Amino acid sequence: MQKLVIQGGRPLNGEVTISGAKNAALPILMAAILPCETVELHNVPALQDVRTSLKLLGELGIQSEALGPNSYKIHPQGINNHVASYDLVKTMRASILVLGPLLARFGEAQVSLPGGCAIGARPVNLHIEGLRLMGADITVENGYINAKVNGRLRGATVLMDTVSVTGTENLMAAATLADGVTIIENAAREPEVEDLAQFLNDMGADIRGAGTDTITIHGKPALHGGKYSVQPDRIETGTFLVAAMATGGDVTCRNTDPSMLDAVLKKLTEAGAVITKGDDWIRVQANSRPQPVKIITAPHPAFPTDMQAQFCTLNAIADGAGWVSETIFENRFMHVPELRRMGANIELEGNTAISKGVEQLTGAQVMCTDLRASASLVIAGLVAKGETVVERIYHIDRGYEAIEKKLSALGADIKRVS
Ligand SMILES: CC(=O)N[C@H]1[C@@H](OP(=O)(O)OP(=O)(O)OC[C@H]2O[C@@H](n3ccc(=O)[nH]c3=O)[C@H](O)[C@@H]2O)O[C@H](CO)[C@@H](O)[C@@H]1O
Ligand SMILES: C=C(OP(=O)(O)O)C(=O)O
Repeated sequence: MQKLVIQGGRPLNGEVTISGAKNAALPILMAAILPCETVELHNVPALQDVRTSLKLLGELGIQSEALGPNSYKIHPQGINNHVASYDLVKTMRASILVLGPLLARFGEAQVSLPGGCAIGARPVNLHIEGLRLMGADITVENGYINAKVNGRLRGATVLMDTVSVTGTENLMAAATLADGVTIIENAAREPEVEDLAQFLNDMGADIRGAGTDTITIHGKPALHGGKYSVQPDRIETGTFLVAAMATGGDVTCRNTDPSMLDAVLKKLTEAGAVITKGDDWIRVQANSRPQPVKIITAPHPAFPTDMQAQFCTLNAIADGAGWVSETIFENRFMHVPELRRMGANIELEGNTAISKGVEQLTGAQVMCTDLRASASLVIAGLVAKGETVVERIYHIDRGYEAIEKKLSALGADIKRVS
């Protein structure tokens, strides 16, 4: 199994190009089921989750053609199967995003029920309830969601009990081919929902209000093909910015969008970072040891849960006491015991990680448990004294393109070893 070996203590300096967003690319790839013509996608990040998505599309009879490392042609004309098997879904929960598009385009879908994962139970009841309101007949048996619809889905008003990102995306995508108007209330406002809506609108859908908590979709009989470029990854951007601040560095992220990162930039500024930005770049300069910050995760535009682990590492080396409260997932502090093994002084009280900053972390052998926990451990390794070996990096490969190459180019001593 591959590992990352890091010799800590080098500040990150220079420029890094941010990849396309995993959490936008995955729903867009799954929504490429909907059009009846070829779709060309650009700025698709080279990630394990993207390879899994292409494999899943392949199993549905949808061929993809690589035009380069980050560009694909997807040919939805060939769709001939409606089963998303357990083997693929268990490696990528986002596979649930085929449910809405398959039902809308094929009239039938059989999707393995995603289980819980390291960060929480993560049910999909809201996806199922919404599709039922749109006329789908859905049963859950033998670990599979079996969904059927007689003719087309029909427009409905769906009030989501909880803000759900993929729940909103599944219903919004399905509604583009429904008969009539669908209104999603209490919709997720994440930028990735907006990117999916923009993609679908470019393919002929009529979606209004994405990015607000009420999305209205006027269903169309068919969507056409076209070209689309995936938005930059705000979480990858935030991860590099925190890594720069933690190591006392000076890093500019290029090909990104500062407007998606307000809550993260606010906390970095509170931590003492000097932030400058333009339309598609952000520079962070660290002039001092980080100040501790207080964070409460919540749906966009508040502080993203996908950035809290990285800030746990920043707080771990801050000049004083800080805390991070997690309100989205019930078990998203698996990085804390690993950070403690590196000398961090962090206590868990319910859903809050309270840290007293230490002057120096020390290198250790640590284990990734989920994607962003992995990122927090890599950042800890970059600042720690001595060698850190990060194991189970298949988690990090799900969501960070060439992380060791990008960090090496910024001056880190980091190697992937088998
Ligand atoms: C591929 C993707 O985009 N993943 C992101 C997406 O995950 P994902 O879309 O799975 O997360 P949700 O927004 O759905 O989850 C938010 C909360 O709602 C609950 N819930 C959700 C659906 C449902 O049917 N019932 C229910 O109770 C979840 O358990 C969780 O407590 O949003 C999360 C929250 O920003 C991010 O951490 C993930 O990176
Ligand atoms: C939790 C995440 O992803 P997923 O929903 O794909 O597990 C993440 O991107 O941090």
